[in-house]
Amino acid sequence: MAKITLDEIRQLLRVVPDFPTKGIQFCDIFPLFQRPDVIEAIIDRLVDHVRTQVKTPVDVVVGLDARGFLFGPMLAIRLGAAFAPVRKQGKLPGQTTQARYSKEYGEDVFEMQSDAVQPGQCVVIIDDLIATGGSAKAAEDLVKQQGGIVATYLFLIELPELGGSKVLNSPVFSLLEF
Ligand SMILES: O=P(O)(O)OC[C@H]1O[C@H](OP(=O)(O)OP(=O)(O)O)[C@H](O)[C@@H]1O
Ligand SMILES: Nc1ncnc2[nH]cnc12
Ligand SMILES: [Mg+2]
Repeated sequence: MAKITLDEIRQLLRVVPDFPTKGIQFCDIFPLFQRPDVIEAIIDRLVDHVRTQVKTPVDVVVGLDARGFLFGPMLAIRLGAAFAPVRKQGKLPGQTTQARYSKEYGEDVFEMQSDAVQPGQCVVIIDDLIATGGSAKAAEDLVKQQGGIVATYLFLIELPELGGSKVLNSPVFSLLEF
């Protein structure tokens, strides 16, 4: 069967004006999930990228609450890695570390369980989309607080006008620019 192209993936995305606040052009990824073949193609491409570009075995895939959870565990299974969630404040039990951040349309606090990443572990951070990079940078701060090493960031979509990848301190791979 022919490989699903990036243009086919892009055409399935839905732009919703003025959501969640006026002036934001919201990129809705959920139409992709009506197509299991497309989701499989996305995961295949992300796995290929990690296998070819990350030279050490990945210990932990860190996914960002909530849309990063849609891709993180699937990627972790394929890489034979653990999955660890970064969650919005107040959702994780036990001891956690915190990082406050701003994103394209608001502010929030992220938390990670203190034993989720061990010192020296190789970590891949994944989310659906990077806009300003505020969310991803906060996740990086949490991984580093625990002594983890961020090998790469993975995003399905990058909004390049917002310059998010420039605030991050490890290589960024985005499947699509939008
Ligand atoms: O690069 P930034 O400006 O930080 O924005 C990107 C983040 O914003 C969205 O999450 P959001 O917290 O809005 O919602 P979610 O819980 O649906 O993932 C998106 O899923 C990214 O996580
Ligand atoms: N424009 C946008 N569309 C979807 N998710 C986002 N997260 C931050 N900015 C976004
Ligand atoms: Mg999110």
